[in-house]
Amino acid sequence: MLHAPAQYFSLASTSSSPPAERPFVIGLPTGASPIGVYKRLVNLYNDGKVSFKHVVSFNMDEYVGLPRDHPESYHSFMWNHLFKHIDIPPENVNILNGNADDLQEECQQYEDKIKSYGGIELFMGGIGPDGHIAFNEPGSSLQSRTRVKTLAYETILANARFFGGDVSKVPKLALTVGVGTVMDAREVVVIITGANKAIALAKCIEEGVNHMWTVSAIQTHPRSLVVCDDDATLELHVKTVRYFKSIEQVQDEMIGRENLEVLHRKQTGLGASI
Ligand SMILES: N[C@@H]1[C@@H](O)[C@H](O)[C@@H](COP(=O)(O)O)O[C@@H]1O
Repeated sequence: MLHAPAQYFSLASTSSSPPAERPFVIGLPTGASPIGVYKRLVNLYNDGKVSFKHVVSFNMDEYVGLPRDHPESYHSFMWNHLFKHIDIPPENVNILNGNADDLQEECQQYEDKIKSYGGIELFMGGIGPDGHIAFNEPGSSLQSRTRVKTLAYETILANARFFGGDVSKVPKLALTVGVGTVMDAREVVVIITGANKAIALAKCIEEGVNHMWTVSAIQTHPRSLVVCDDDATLELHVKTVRYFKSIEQVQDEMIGRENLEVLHRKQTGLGASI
């Protein structure tokens, strides 16, 4: 479950693109964590190795009340870091509208639209220092669906860096997919980097499933992967880190990088679009 970033995403480098009759449905996060992945995807696209023409995306969350074209809206983030650089048709991009007249209706329609595509193939996520996935703050139901969520003060503080350090400018409400929405995806990848996420990583993988650390729900997912850096492992037991490193080593030795790609393609049946 614990993996080095470069290794996981290298699986993508020789893969093809999904066909029109079976679009690849992906869930995407914002924040600093996925920026490296987005850069990598843009490079793969520029190198002609991957096309997003038949990719449908659903973003995890969006602030409520922030204008869509505000530089810190998640709409702006996604267009600036990914969508404007690739060939995804704009009509295939789904991002919650935090300015909808009826926010609950907006959330319900989002869930319905995900269902209409047969669910999400791969949900990629980041977490907050309090272990929230998307905006599923501590105490969220692990069965939760897309809904309006009040942000925890810790999250508001953490996100103030995007609003000139001014806590008062950070929206206090967001629309977010639920923990249940993420867990329904056929595969879940969570990126956890930096020392400020070290406690959350420990809670996520070393302790029990707990609604106070909503990312810990991935323990129950049959196909989940945590991608982390060394800094994020600071609170893990040495034994835990050694254990995951050892299984990675055995896996690399037994299977080898090339065969891993084949295996991944066989498992997804899709030629893994990222
Ligand atoms: N709602 C988003 C989360 O979806 C994201 O995972 C988190 C981490 O952001 P970063 O990667 O910048 O630490 O930020 C916000 O809280």
